[in-house]
Amino acid sequence: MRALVQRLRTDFQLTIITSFGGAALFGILPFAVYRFVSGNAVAGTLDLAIVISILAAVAHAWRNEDRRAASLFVAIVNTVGCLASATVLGPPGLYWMYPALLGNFLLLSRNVAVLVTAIAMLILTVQHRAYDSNMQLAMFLATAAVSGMVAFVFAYRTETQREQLELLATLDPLTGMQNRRAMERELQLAVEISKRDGSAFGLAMLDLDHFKRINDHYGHEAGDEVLVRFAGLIRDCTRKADRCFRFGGEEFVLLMPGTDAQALLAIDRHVRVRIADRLRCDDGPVTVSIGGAALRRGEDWQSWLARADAALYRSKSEGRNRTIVDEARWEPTA
Ligand SMILES: Nc1nc2c(ncn2[C@@H]2O[C@H](COP(=O)(O)OP(=O)(O)OP(=O)(O)O)[C@@H](O)[C@H]2O)c(=O)[nH]1
Repeated sequence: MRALVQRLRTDFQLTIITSFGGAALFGILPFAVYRFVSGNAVAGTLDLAIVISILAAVAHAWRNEDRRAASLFVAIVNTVGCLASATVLGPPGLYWMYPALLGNFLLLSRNVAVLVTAIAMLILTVQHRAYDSNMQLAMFLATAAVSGMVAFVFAYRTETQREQLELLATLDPLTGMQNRRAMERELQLAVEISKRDGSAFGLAMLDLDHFKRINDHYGHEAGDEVLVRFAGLIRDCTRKADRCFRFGGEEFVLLMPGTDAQALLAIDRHVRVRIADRLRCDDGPVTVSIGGAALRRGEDWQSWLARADAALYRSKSEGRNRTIVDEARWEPTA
């Protein structure tokens, strides 16, 4: 039960889909029962079909984590259900259009929601059975348009705020690099790509040497400044396709597409040597130790990262300011 509540807390789209399940159970099912009891089997069957369809979509979203398809399905059921109830019940059926309209903007992307809503409104406009008079049609169109506009603005703001939050949640505030959370997602993606088409991926862990001394001698702020410059140098020394992350503390990770174990050794020249040349504090050069590993076939990202970490540990224990790549041979360069 706790896990379910936690999933609802962290998964916005799943919460919306589930709340439509609740609305179907407690808002539509009683009407279905009432219609059957009062002898209106057509309206009762329609309501029941809507409830069952929405609950099936909720179950699909929970079981298969497929929120996209479930959202689209619920929005279509809501909209088609409204059109059908306006046809079967006449004007009282129109009231369902307001929650359906709001639902479209919560469940679909803004443009798709506008399109679906516009089509539904058009159908309702030409559908004479839904109104008693032209005045009623005009009032319905005006109130639905105002509700639609409010829902649009709400959906727009929610979407942009969610995008900003997602961006902030994956960035390290000090260096502006992506953080460990983003790194895990990217490593997972690399593993999936490699499984699919056999692409090579290299991974390197970079750790500043004796960084604690810098903090101790010059203070935490000076340490922060070294970290910011270090992050800038890593960006400068790497290719556009390479992805850089701050793993934590003074440890950074580089994900390099199209790089096998042997090619990974090049970062010794491209990154480690250049950093030793250019990164300085008052005491002299600041150096970095690097551990690398190329993704093996069928390996998961955790064990890939663990191999890079083990190589980094060896770099540190063998004297620091060096690069060790798991399973790579040093070859003399011309
Ligand atoms: N200024 C600053 N220091 C940090 C930050 N995050 C971690 N540290 C410091 O980084 C230091 C890491 O120390 P250690 O793990 O002993 O590593 P080290 O001194 O670099 O030694 P080796 O890695 O063995 O070469 C600690 O003093 C942490 O307080 C940060 O964001 N800013």
